[in-house]
This record gives sequence, C-alpha cells and structure tokens, in this order.
Amino acid sequence: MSRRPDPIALTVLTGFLGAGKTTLLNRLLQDPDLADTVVIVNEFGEVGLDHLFVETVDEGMVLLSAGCLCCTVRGDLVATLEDLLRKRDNNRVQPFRRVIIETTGLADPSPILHAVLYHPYLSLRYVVEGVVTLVDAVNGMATLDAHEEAVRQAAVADEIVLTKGDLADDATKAALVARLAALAPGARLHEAVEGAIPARDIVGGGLFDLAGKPADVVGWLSVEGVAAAEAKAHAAQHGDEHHHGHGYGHGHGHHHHHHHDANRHDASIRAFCLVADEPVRRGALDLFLDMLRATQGPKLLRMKGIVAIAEDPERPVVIHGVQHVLHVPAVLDAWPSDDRRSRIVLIVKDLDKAYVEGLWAAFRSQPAIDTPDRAALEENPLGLLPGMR
Ligand SMILES: Nc1nc2c(ncn2[C@@H]2O[C@H](COP(=O)(O)OP(=O)(O)OP(=O)(O)O)[C@@H](O)[C@H]2O)c(=O)[nH]1
Repeated sequence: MSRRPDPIALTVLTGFLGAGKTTLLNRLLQDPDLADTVVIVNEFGEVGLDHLFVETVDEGMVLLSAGCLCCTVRGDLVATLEDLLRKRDNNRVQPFRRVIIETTGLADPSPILHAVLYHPYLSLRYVVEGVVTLVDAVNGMATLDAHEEAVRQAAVADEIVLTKGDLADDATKAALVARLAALAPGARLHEAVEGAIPARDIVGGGLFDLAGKPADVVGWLSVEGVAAAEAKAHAAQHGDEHHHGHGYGHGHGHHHHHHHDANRHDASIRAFCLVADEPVRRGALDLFLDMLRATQGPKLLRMKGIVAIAEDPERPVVIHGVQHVLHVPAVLDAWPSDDRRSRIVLIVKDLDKAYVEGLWAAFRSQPAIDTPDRAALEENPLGLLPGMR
C-alpha cells in the first residue's frame, strides 16, 4: 500500500526593500536547525551566500555549510517547487522537510501562498505554515504609511522580526511595535540586530516544529492577542473619542477625524476571532468555509483556526487560509491544550465582522447575536442552498 508522503512545511520570508532579509538569511542559513531545509532565493549572487557554499548539487542548487540546500527561482516559483519535488522523489537531493521562500522587496506574500495552495499537486505535498515578515525599525513607520503592500506583509505575518533596532531610539521602536501589534495581533514579535536570531524562534512555530512534529498550535493562533487588540481598538474608538494624542511622534499637518487609535492608518485591516463552545459538524464547517471563501475571498487576508468536530471531538481540525484559498492541512491526533473551544482567527480587509459572525452562527444553527431570530433566519445563507438543512 502506498503511503502518502509527509507534507513539506513551507515558510515565506518577506520584508520591505532593505528591511534586512539578506542579512537575516545569511545568518539563518548557518543554523544547524535548518539542516533539512531548502531555501529558495532569487539569486545566489544577490543574496551573497557564496561563502556558505559547500558544493554544487545540481544546476541552480547548492549545498550550504550547515547542511541545508539552497536553490534559485528558475522561471516561476511553481516550476521551481515542482522541480524540487521531482529531485526529492528521485533521490537526487536529500529528503528535505521544509522550504523557505524569500520574496523580493515589496511583494505581497499572498499570491505566492496562493499559487502553492491552489496548485493541484503542490497543494498535496506542501503545507503552507507561515509568513515571517521583517520590519525595519528605522523606516518601518514611514514604509507602512506609504505602501499598502507593506501593510499587507505585516498583516499576514505569523512572525514579525524587527530589524535595525540598534539604529532606532526606544520611542520610535515602541511606536512601531504598538502599530504592528494592532495591525497583526496574531503575530509574534521578535527583534534581530544584524540578522542574529535563532532559526527555531521564527521557523517551525506553525503547524510543524523543526523536527516535523505537530507544533504548538495554540501559540500559532494567538487568540488572546487578537482579543486584547480588539478590545483596545474598541476602547480607542468609543471611550476615547476626543483624545487627540497619538503616540507616534509624527504629525500630518492637518486634522480630520477624532480617532487617533493605534490602528488609524490601517483601519480597513482588522483581526478578530470566532469562538464556539460546542463542536461543529464537519459538513457545517466545510459549508461555512466555502461560503466565506466564495463570497468574501479577496477580503480574507488570513485565517487560522482550530475547530472541534462533532463527529470526532477528540481530534480537532486545523484550518488555514490565505485570501480565497483554504487549506485543511491537518487533523490533529489530540487537543494541544485543555482549551477545547473552536477558535478561528481572521485577518480581514474591508470586511464586516458582524457579517462573518452571523454566518458562523448560522452554520452552527444559532441565530446571530443581537439579531432577531426571524432576521437571522432570513439571513441564513443555508436558505440559499436548496436541499441544505
Ligand atoms: N545597523 C544595522 N544594519 C542592518 C541590520 N540588518 C540589516 N542591516 C543593513 O541594512 C542594509 C540592507 O540590508 P539587506 O539585508 O540587504 O536588506 P534586504 O531586505 O535584503 O534588501 P533588498 O534585497 O533590497 O530588499 C544592509 O546594509 C545591512 O547591512 C541591523 O540589524 N542593524
């Protein structure tokens, strides 16, 4: 009987122009923890890895001193990932367990994840597990102001690494950290000067740890961080309407709104959690996800969650989505903690939280909160699907 091969974890490393990706990668690739990793870079020369080469394995692929493989993107990324699988399956390279893709400059990482998750074959072999985003402590604030892509890079991150902290003063750093925490409340924040950070701090914290075992999904979800940021944003909007101060120390020279919460530049992007105490039927979960994806896809920057399934409550399902692509990468063998509630973290752009909550409640056959039953039933999208109950 042929066994389905173990999934290969895929991490995307991104960051604005000059954020310090090359510097970080250079250090990271000397970390023995990445020995069974393949790193995909745009060009070896550009990244300046020459001093790490041990030997050339194949055209466009080299073995680095710490044991990990490095290859260049040849043509498009999908072709490179396919080529890698072929080499691995034919035993032409070591059986790597993880791939890190470094994106160029100001790229939105979503299309990369999208390309992999949508691919009929790649999606079976690779599991996208996370986005690591580098933010320059000196220029970060201005970059976020000026570039929508930069905001997206931060918003979809699982791990944010603040670089060049040695060049920025404490107030600048604190303001940037506050903004990033509001923008990406689900992300863990790190600091690395001159790329010095252990690989295991930023890679392998998602679905699989560095040994390929299921990782701490609870930490990956960071529901508490999202809830706290939500409460803070709410307080800033409602309790603090006439407060004009904002903590960044950069002015705009004109006054418009009274809201000056930490999230004001990035107001259309927000994060929230859906929580359910009762297990959800598998069919209902799939329909909910399908409906959300089909109707709101482009507005869903990121979705991560752990869900209790009514048919098999001991084995939760981990869901994972990027824009209109959803992946069901893993049924866990057990709950990672005592908390057995279903929890889904969503990072959205221009999407009404109440709509999503209504949908979530409807698929769990519960009237939406604060909505009269009748209206909730009328809004129940199940009613749109003939034969669905
Ligand atoms: N002082 C200081 N300089 C840093 C740090 N990290 C990176 N740099 C410097 O910042 C500059 C840009 O860093 P790179 O690593 O080339 O940045 P990059 O993100 O790869 O740049 P692009 O490829 O242009 O997108 C280089 O001169 C680095 O030496 C840091 O933590 N502290």
